[in-house]
Order: sequence, then structure tokens, then C-alpha cells
Amino acid sequence: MDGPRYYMACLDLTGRSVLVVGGGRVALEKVEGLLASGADVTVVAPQVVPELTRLAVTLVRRGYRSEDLDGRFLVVAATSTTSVNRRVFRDAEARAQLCNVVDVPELCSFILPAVHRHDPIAVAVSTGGASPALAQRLRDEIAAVVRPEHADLARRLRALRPFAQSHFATYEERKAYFAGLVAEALG
Ligand SMILES: C[C@@]1(CC(=O)O)C2=NC(=C\c3[nH]c(c(CCC(=O)O)c3CC(=O)O)Cc3[nH]c(c(CC(=O)O)c3CCC(=O)O)/C=C3\N/C(=C\2)[C@@H](CCC(=O)O)[C@]3(C)CC(=O)O)/[C@H]1CCC(=O)O
Ligand SMILES: NC(=O)c1ccc[n+]([C@@H]2O[C@H](COP(=O)([O-])OP(=O)(O)OC[C@H]3O[C@@H](n4cnc5c(N)ncnc54)[C@H](O)[C@@H]3O)[C@@H](O)[C@H]2O)c1
Repeated sequence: MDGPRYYMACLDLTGRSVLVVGGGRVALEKVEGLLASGADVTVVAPQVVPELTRLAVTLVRRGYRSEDLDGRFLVVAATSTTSVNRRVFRDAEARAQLCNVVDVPELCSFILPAVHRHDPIAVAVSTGGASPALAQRLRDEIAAVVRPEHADLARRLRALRPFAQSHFATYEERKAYFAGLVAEALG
């Protein structure tokens, strides 16, 4: 059976408050990804792996409570207890907050793609939940297409944006200018 047709987006988590429920290896992996995106991370779990205590997160060492969701932009749950994961999802849905329960797509309002970063470029592949193993394989193949000159070009084009805004009067002119520069650089 086909799953949902997911809406693809890039979230700006800089300085935004994110809750991670659970403090095991899987939670650690998610926390590292969230911190790398600039999120302000709170972890709630009775037990946490030692690595988590060395990261710049707020640790709350007890079981999850509904009010832990207060003020969060989104929540990721990675506990080993299905009833807790279910409760987090139900609470998040009731508050219209984004929720990912790791590896349980029916308890997710968003799922995670396989990602390759070559800043500022990011390649993300989702199979819509059909196969994470296939998503990883495709991610690696597509990542090989993204070369250092693409990242350099992206940086140079970004630097030209203020000039284009002030120099060209219309959207059409700016579009033609940037398309021309990309074609000139890459053929
Ligand atoms: C891409 C990645 C991103 C990330 O997690 O950051 C990610 N899973 C990764 C790895 C991975 N996960 C699994 C394996 C074993 C091989 C396999 O089963 O294929 C491997 C491979 C490995 O471990 O190397 C098992 C698995 N995963 C899900 C289920 C449930 C199910 O299938 O129903 C099961 C079965 C559990 C079981 O059998 O018990 C569900 C989800 N996993 C997703 C994402 C979402 C859909 C992504 C998409 O659209 O493709 C979704 C729906 C929800 C979510 O978790 O967001 C990350 C790679 C990170 C990287 O390499 O950078
Ligand atoms: N380990 C893996 O490779 C792997 C891979 C994919 C998925 N998973 C699944 O992901 C989940 C987490 O895996 P893990 O290896 O990190 O598990 P783990 O057992 O090491 O960690 C579970 C964490 O959940 C916390 N927890 C338990 N009850 C809680 C509650 N009421 N409130 C808040 N936190 C609570 C525990 O304190 C612990 O920190 C499991 O369901 C597992 O099946 C594991």
C-alpha cells in the first residue's frame, strides 16, 4: 500500500526549541543532527547515554510529560516504549506540533530523508518511507554528482544576490541573469 505523498521542505531550526524524548543511541544520533542545524535542544529521559551529557543540550532526567511540549517547534521521540511514543505523537497532534517517532511512520507528521551536505548545498532523498536502505543508496549516488565547484558557485551566486536586487528591476531580469551565470560556470 502507498504511504502519504510527503510535502518536501527545508526547516530553519536556528535557535528554535526542539524536544527529544528518549536518551539512547538513536536519540543521540537525532540530537547530533538537530544541533548541527542550530536547534536549541532539550532531551527528556530517565536514562541517557554518556555522550549526551557532553553535548550542548538541556537534559531533563525523568519520564516524558505532556507539558514538555510547551513552546517546542517540533518533537522527535526515540524511546524504547511504544506507549510513550504513542503518547508523544497524540499530544503533538493535539497541539498541531510537528512530530517524528523514529522508525514509526504512522506516528510521524514528518519523516527524515537521507542527507548529504556540501554546504550550502544539501542533497536529501526520501523514498516516502518505502525503503531507507534505498534512500541511502540513492543519496550516495546523487552526492557524487555534487562537486566542490558547485558549493563554491553557490557561495558566489549568493554573494551576488544584493547586487542583482539593486541592479535589475524585474524578477524576469534577475532570473535570466542567474540562469546565465549558472550556464556560464557549468556549461
Ligand atoms: C534515511 C534515514 C534518515 C534518518 O533517520 O535520519 C531514515 N532511516 C534511516 C536508516 C535506516 N532505517 C532503517 C534501516 C534498516 C534498513 C531498512 O529497513 O531499510 C536503516 C538503514 C541503516 O540503519 O543503516 C529501518 C527503518 N526505518 C523506518 C522503518 C519503519 C518501517 O519501514 O515501517 C524501519 C524498519 C524498522 C524495523 O524493521 O524494525 C522508517 C523510517 N526511516 C526513515 C529515515 C523514514 C523514511 C525515509 C525514506 O523516506 O526513505 C521513516 C519512515 C521515518 C523516520 O524515521 O523518519 C536513515 C538513514 C540516515 C543516513 O544514512 O543518513
Ligand atoms: N538501536 C538501534 O540501532 C535502533 C535502530 C533503529 C530503531 N531503534 C528503535 O529506536 C528506539 C530507541 O532505540 P535506542 O537504542 O536508543 O534505545 P535505548 O533503550 O538505548 O533508549 C531508550 C531511551 O528511552 C528512554 N525512555 C524510556 N521511557 C521513557 C519515558 N517515559 N520518557 C522519556 N524517555 C524514556 C530511556 O531512558 C532511554 O534513554 C527503540 O524503539 C528501538 O527499537 C533502534
